[in-house]
Amino acid sequence: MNQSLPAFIELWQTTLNWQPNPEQLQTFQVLYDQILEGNTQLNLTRITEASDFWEKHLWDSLSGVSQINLDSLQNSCKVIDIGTGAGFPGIPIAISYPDWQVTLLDSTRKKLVFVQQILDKLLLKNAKILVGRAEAIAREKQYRSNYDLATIRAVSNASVCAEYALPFLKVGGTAILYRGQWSDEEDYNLKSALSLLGGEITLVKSFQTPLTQGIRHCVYVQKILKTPEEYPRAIGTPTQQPLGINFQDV
Ligand SMILES: C[S@@+](CC[C@H](N)C(=O)[O-])C[C@H]1O[C@@H](n2cnc3c(N)ncnc32)[C@H](O)[C@@H]1O
Repeated sequence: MNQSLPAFIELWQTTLNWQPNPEQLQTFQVLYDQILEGNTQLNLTRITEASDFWEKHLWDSLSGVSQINLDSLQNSCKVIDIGTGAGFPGIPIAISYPDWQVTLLDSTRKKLVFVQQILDKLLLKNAKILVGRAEAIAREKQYRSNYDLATIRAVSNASVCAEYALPFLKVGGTAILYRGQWSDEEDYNLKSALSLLGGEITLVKSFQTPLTQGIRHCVYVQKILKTPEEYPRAIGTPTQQPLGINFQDV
């Protein structure tokens, strides 16, 4: 029998200033059960113990959106979670913000087939999958400059994440780059990349995870100008030659 997820109602409130309602708590439990089941066939995550899952998948996913003032975002906010894998942070965000429309993008079809099964099981109508490489999808007219919010966790270095995310955003939209540690060098490189992509850092928020005191940073980037058509570059180029990194210095 699967473990029960801890509710941690007070912890949600004190750390994220938000509480799931009973229905959302039940949906988190079903999500956890589904991930454990999927893990027996697909190697989705090493985080399987209940409190670990709560902290590193649920709490961590929601930390990025709960720690800032998102009043500027409309009820119908359009979100894209780039490199969602098994659905993080996108699925917890869709559960917590039922009025938002969340697109879960990943290049690995078999992961997204599984994510679709989860969405069906959770009866989550405000999330949908999208299979493809960020570099290619962001060039398609229907997806480019189409989102208010882009999230991206554990996909690549920050400059690459920015090159994937900025083209998807409307001018004025926000990208949340979920990071572990954050260094001056990463900050410098990201700023150089953003000067090409039409973005600027508005906030770097550092915090500790509430159970194991892990270090996390969320880097908030606002799109201030239209991203030039040449970005994102061809598939594979962003990771091979990240923007803003001077290879003579490496
Ligand atoms: C380490 S997993 C992280 C999954 C999830 N975001 C999380 O934090 O648990 C990275 C995911 O990014 C996807 N990915 C990497 N590069 C991508 C790209 N260029 N376009 C779309 N997906 C990509 C991979 O297929 C993989 O599922």
